[in-house]
Amino acid sequence: MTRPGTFNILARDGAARHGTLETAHGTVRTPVFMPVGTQATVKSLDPRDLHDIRAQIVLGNTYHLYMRPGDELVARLGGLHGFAAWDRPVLTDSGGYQVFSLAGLREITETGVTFRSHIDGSPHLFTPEKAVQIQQNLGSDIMMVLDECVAYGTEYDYTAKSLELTTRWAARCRDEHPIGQNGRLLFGIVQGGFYEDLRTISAQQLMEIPFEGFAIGGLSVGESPDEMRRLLAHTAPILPDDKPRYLMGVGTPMDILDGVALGVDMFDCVLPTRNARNGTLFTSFGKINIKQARFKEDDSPLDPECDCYACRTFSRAYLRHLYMARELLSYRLNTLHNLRFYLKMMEEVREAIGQGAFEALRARYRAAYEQSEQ
Ligand SMILES: CNc1nc2cc3c(=O)[nH]c(N)nc3c(CCN)c2[nH]1
Ligand SMILES: [Zn+2]
Repeated sequence: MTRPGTFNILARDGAARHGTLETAHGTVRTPVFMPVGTQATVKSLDPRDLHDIRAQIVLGNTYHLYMRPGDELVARLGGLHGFAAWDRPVLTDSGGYQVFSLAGLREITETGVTFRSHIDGSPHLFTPEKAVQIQQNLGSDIMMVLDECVAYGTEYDYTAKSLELTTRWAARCRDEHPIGQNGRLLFGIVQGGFYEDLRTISAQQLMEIPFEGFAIGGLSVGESPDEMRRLLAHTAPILPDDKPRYLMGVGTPMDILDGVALGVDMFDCVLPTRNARNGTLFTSFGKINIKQARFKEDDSPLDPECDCYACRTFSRAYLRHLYMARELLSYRLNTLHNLRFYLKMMEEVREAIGQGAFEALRARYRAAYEQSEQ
């Protein structure tokens, strides 16, 4: 087996790269979209479904699994792979973002972040070391450092101090999990808010530490698409060319294609799974909502270009009926389809980069998604 952490770039098309990232649970072909499975499940799907739609790697959340059922319980029951019967790679986020976006009453000190559980209000402390230990217990293949994701619009001085703390925490995370330890990888997370000079400083400080990959954090936090692209265009090229770049929490189909064009290799977002549950479906002709009356007697497949079980088996009328009746099967079929849309797009992206045809692919998706506001 090739050493975990090995990142091979097989083809380039402009700044876009197609490559492979080796992990302890197999090879990930990049650019890759990672379905979000926050509580050890991609909502409404089982591992067979994820194999059917050709998901390569899924994302779990340290904060949630630490809170419930507990990372030590998961460790005793085989880590996420044994517990959730998922035999492919898992990336876990460190809890940084979840604590800031979910937990109440938190305080940040040099030691770590104290917060109250969103479930029962009990007090907790995440230190960088603790965040790594939880991810080790979960059996994560790709761990993230504990970081502070500053809110959109945070002023310069706080952002500058915060990124320095995130760098010191990142070094402590690396000390807690030395490079190469049992084939698990650790990624640094670039912060610096919406200030280009601070992004440069954060990236340069993190590159002093040996990480197997680098994430770009602090984006997709309420800024406009143009602002996100501005900071991304500034930050991505600073990061090492020979390491994977992961844009956290992104995004719409066009955000992802624009990220690939700027040299990003990995993405995760709740959009396809969350939108599935409110009836918003991604198709080759743009975004639609299945509850629209026009689908009431429409016997055609949701998306004739899609190869997923829902599109092969059922009509738009049936999918609309399930949604209007709030049937559980609606969540499952809509989620299967939306995730397959994202994963199939990434398969087309990898193929197109290999053939120097990425820009044509991006233009095709833009034509379908320009008018439907993403
Ligand atoms: C939806 N937008 C979004 N922005 C993020 C930034 C960070 C970020 O700056 N740090 C961490 N650790 N996670 C982030 C996440 C969670 C990714 N699953 C983000 N999600
Ligand atoms: Zn489909």
